Amino acid sequence: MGVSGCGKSSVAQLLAKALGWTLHEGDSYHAPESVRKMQAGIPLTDDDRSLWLQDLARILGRATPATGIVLTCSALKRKYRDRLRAALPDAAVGFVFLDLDYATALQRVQQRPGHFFSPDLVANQFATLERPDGEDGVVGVDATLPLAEIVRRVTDWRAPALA
Ligand SMILES: Nc1ncnc2c1ncn2[C@@H]1O[C@H](COP(=O)(O)OP(=O)(O)OP(=O)(O)O)[C@@H](O)[C@H]1O
Ligand SMILES: O=C(O)[C@H](O)[C@@H](O)[C@H](O)[C@H](O)CO
Repeated sequence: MGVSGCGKSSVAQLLAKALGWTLHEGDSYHAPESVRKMQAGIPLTDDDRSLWLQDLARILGRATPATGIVLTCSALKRKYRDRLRAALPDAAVGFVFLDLDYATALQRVQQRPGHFFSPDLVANQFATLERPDGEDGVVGVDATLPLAEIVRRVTDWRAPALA
């Protein structure tokens, strides 16, 4: 989870490989109208995100102890995270919060070629973000660390649950 450009896709690819879990890219499940809005620099609303979160919760609900799922999702608000948490029993859903500053996020989104997300929306991502500090089942990681180090911290954090 985290704002645009924090590294969700990059980390998720490596993490899924490290854990042997299935990867789902949350951005692929946005409605075409939502993608058009983001391309045009129009922020999504709670309504725009509602069916999307429903689909993502359904995907998470397919995880089993033997077959885990790594899902990328901005999950910017507490209520969005709670919808995803409700997908599985026994606090089985964990969140990796990729914590990034505004300047670096903007730079990354501006430099990234061929992506639908308008750089104009980065400020809105930060305004919308409800940081998950203090929430259960969350690990916060400095998103400027090298990707391999981020993945190592996450696998270390999850290790007791996976044992
Ligand atoms: N830890 C990192 N160190 C350096 N560069 C990174 C790191 N993580 C991601 N990047 C780079 O930042 C850019 C954004 O990364 P990525 O697409 O993974 O972010 P994202 O959170 O999935 O973004 P979005 O939600 O907008 O799709 C990419 O160019 C990626 O290579
Ligand atoms: O909730 C949101 O506003 C969206 O999920 C965004 O975060 C983007 O889809 C994502 O970051 C792609 O750039």
